[in-house]
Amino acid sequence: MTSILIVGAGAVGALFGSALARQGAQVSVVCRSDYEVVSREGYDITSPLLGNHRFKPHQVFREVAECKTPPEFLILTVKVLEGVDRAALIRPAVGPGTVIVLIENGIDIEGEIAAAFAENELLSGLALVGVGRGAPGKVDHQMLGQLNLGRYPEGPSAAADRLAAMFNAGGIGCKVTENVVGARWQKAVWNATFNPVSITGGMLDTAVMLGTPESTAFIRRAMQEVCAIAAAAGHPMHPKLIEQLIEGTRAIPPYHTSMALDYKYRRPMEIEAILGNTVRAARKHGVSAPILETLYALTKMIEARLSAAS
Ligand SMILES: NC(=O)C1=CN([C@@H]2O[C@H](COP(=O)(O)OP(=O)(O)OC[C@H]3O[C@@H](n4cnc5c(N)ncnc54)[C@H](OP(=O)(O)O)[C@@H]3O)[C@@H](O)[C@H]2O)C=CC1
Ligand SMILES: CC(C)(CO)C(=O)C(=O)O
Repeated sequence: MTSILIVGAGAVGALFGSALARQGAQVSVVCRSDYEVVSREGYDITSPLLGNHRFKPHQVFREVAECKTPPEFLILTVKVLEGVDRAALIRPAVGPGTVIVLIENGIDIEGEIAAAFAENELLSGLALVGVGRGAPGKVDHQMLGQLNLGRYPEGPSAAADRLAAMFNAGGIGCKVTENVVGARWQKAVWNATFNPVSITGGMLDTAVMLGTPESTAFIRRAMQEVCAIAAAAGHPMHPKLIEQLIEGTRAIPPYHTSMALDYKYRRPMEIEAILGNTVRAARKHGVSAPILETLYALTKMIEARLSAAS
């Protein structure tokens, strides 16, 4: 039986972990604030894709160091935040044969893990899903539910194929890519645009952000900047990508980005991972990105105001 440890089993970790457990993997979790409830009752998951069900992990740990047997796959699903040393967090459970899997948003978030665990295979994953947490142990999956997975920095991977097969069998559509950095840039075209706009406007959903010709033109121009940065970084985007993303977003019900939800609940936001790293890539490659620079400055102001108020 494949052993899997999910570190930071919040919304994404619990939902995807449950899919892996459904098809027979031995899935354990490290969870912090929800520990008491999850260790007693497991997760209560409502999901249009996997059905409403209870997920009881094989073992529930309060800390990574409590996991004494290194897993075959260690899946990291914490938010990528300043001041969180993700390599130090997972180190106690990483063995020589452990495949490390990141399912997290952001650009260039793999480097520190790759450097810290040079001997381990690293898979990078991109979740296309809308899922949140309610009361402790309660996971509310609203829509979508797919994953893109690939070896970092590139190339084929038998481990990625194996994990993807498990996800697919468990009900989460998972595609393997040999260019996961390009796939990450593709996702950033959406996230580096919609996520910051959703909070600079207060708490805007996707329908509002695409609600007028002016706002759609603004989103489009911001996306063009991300595409230009991606191209300069060696990952040109498909010419139709922006229109596909805009149309695809119009097709789903009005949606609050993960950053908007963090803003609403006064939780730390992934501004640096999603937007700061994109802006820094623009500066590095000499690409002009005035809209993204402006959004970055505005989101940092919002973040500073929230932290001063807390
Ligand atoms: N939710 C979504 O729909 C989507 C999310 N993503 C990305 O997936 C990633 C995970 O997001 P999501 O699941 O929503 O986030 P959540 O906040 O729901 O889950 C993160 C979990 O990590 C735990 N955690 C954080 N730091 C530590 C630590 N030092 N030690 C132990 N546990 C820790 C948190 O514990 P605690 O509760 O104690 O804080 C929480 O359980 C993010 O990068 C996000 O951008 C991508 C696409 C969609
Ligand atoms: C694209 C989306 C909405 C879901 O994967 C997301 O990544 C987010 O809300 O941050």
